[in-house]
Amino acid sequence: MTLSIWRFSHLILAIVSSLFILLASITGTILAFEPLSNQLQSYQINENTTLATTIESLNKRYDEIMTISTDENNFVVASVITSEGDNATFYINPETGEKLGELIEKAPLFRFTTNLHRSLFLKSTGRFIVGLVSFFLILMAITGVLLIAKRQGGMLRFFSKVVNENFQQYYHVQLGRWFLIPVIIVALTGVYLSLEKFSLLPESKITHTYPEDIPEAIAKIAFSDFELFKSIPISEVKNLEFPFSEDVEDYFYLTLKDKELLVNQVSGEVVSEQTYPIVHRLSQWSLWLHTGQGTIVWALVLALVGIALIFFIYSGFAMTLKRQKSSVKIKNSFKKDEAEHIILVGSETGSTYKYAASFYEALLAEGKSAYISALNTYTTYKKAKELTVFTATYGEGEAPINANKFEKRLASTSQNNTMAFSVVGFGSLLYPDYCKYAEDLDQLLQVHPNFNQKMGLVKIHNQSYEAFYNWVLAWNNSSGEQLQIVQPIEKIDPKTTRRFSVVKRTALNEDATFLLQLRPLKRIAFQSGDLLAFKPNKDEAAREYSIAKIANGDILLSIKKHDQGLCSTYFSGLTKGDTFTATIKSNADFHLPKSKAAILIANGTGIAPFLGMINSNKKQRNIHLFWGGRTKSSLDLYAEVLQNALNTRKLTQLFTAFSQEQSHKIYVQDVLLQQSDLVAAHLKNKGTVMICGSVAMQTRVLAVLDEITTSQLNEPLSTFEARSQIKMDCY
Ligand SMILES: Cc1cc2nc3c(=O)[nH]c(=O)nc-3n(C[C@H](O)[C@H](O)[C@H](O)COP(=O)(O)O)c2cc1C
Repeated sequence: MTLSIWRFSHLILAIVSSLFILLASITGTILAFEPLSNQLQSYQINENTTLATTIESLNKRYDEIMTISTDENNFVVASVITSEGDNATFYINPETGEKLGELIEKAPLFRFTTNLHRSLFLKSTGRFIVGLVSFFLILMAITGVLLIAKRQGGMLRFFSKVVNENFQQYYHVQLGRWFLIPVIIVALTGVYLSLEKFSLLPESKITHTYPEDIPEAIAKIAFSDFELFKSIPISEVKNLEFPFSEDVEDYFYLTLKDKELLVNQVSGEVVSEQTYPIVHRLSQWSLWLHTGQGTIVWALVLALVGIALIFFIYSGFAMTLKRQKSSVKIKNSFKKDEAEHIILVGSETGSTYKYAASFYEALLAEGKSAYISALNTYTTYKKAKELTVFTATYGEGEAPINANKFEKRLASTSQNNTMAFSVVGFGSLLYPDYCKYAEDLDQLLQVHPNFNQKMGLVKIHNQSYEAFYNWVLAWNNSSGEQLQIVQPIEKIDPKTTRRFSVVKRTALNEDATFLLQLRPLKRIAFQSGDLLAFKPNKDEAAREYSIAKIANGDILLSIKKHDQGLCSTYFSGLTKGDTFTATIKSNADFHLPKSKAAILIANGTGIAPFLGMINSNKKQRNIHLFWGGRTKSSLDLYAEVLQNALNTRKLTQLFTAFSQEQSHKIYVQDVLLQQSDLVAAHLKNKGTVMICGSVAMQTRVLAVLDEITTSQLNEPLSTFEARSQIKMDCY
């Protein structure tokens, strides 16, 4: 596994602080419900009521007013002496002075959770940890932004579409972008509140200067007639403390959100006015933003932030574990200057190493001297005769992290001997720049005087083992070698592993092909285009079949029996009622899109998933099927299903190509070319093209599609690939 400095920092910060962040997120989510539940109480006020109105109405009801204040929920609280002479504090209606209810006591759950959230019950130490972890959260947000920018191909593409490779990765990035600002706000305010608690902020106290000369006999004005009180809405008031006595030297203390005033109780004049320093305002804002007090919407956002943080922790670690699992450690048996075969790897998350390593092992097994390393370590190789490059593509068609210096090193290094080279690109058709870095590298080596191309560039989608295996066969052919590749054995996922019973198996047709209908003994969700992985025995790698979902949730497979094929031989011997265990693997890239028209192209057994997709076309949208087989009777196996589909309009048109029926061979790509108007109009109207079958057929079909789009739509096929209109599952 290769790690960039940003991913490394992001990961280390997460490891150090994840437990605390988890705790803070859970408690924070709970605490967000405190303002929410408070806001549901009916103590809401009319914000336009003036302070004068409130004083007047309270005066009518009570003997004396001591304070009027608004709490964190913006409810108005009055402290009064009642006509019975009792001290009382309660919520009031500021317009009428009427008592609305007793003060809300903090619920024990919120009291406990607040303590845990603020200090983990560890007093100052806990508060310090919480503050530090908040700071780490800011750093994680920053490194996260850099990682997203890198994967998206630059800051300007920060908000561009995220490719959905898997659930954890997709939502880690999506939620990361949605919650970036709220997370930074929560973390920053958390740090600010901690600094405040540790008195690390500048002093924010204010002091009033009291007037020395107080004018004597001035006419006394009723409090509710003070111009100042008439001009201030009650929602602006934090606290109004009434004068202790009737003495003119006792003042009203009026605290507003941004300032404090001393008001003469006789004349109503402001005798001192002090604005709070910015630190005080920031503290108020921090508290509000961190707790969501007084607003339902922000409190809800804060609750979601807590949930999102919990998800980040889960998905982040799940991704790291996955990467860790796919990383391969290789120990070289030969030094770089001893080996004839040099294998250089470009990989960001490690999966390409798995194939490079199996090629390396196969060379050693054949008695060859081989040396394997990362592309960035490119240097001179004294005895090398052949260079094989396996590289992934990242960002927007860029080099993976361990290959970003290769180009420079290639330019500055000169080899003593000329080497044959081949490049294998690993990428994903979900990205517009499919295997772009492998293409660039192939070009660079082609024009480099030290290298001669041995085999053309081969691109491998989605780490397909079949495609890699075919490349090794081609390599064997061109080298006259017999390398034996061992397929990496994947762990079986018990959640998607079931026993299946055989419902039906047809006899082998003249192409040694048959249909197998299976029923899972326990329910399992899947779609046509998903894969059934079956291990003929424990130590063998699983063989995957593209499946159709047909009536009753049954699975239909189309299988060609190979004489040496362990799985196909096993399946061909099954009869009705037999059972076996296999795993269903989701293949989300190869599902029929929900509502678009589709052109389905297959040869041989590649038709299987399409039979299910056509069967699911209840809404009779346009589906055209192109199928290539050897003879007319090759089609008999599927004829009944296809005829039914045509009759019920689930299938719009069927085009067939039989290679052996006439003197000159006709293949599926030839029929496709004859229908170029249909294909061009379909792609122009945003329709999907799906291809399933052999890689050889795929290559030829793609070439024909490119010819059609270039000549009829003035666009290369890659434009439509970039719009995810082309989906493939070939082997
Ligand atoms: C962020 C990101 C960007 C990618 N960009 C591309 C791309 O531009 N072109 C492409 O063909 N594949 C792209 N891929 C797919 C990877 O190249 C592919 O999954 C590859 O098999 C990963 O190999 P590795 O695990 O060895 O790094 C991208 C994958 C990720 C996660």
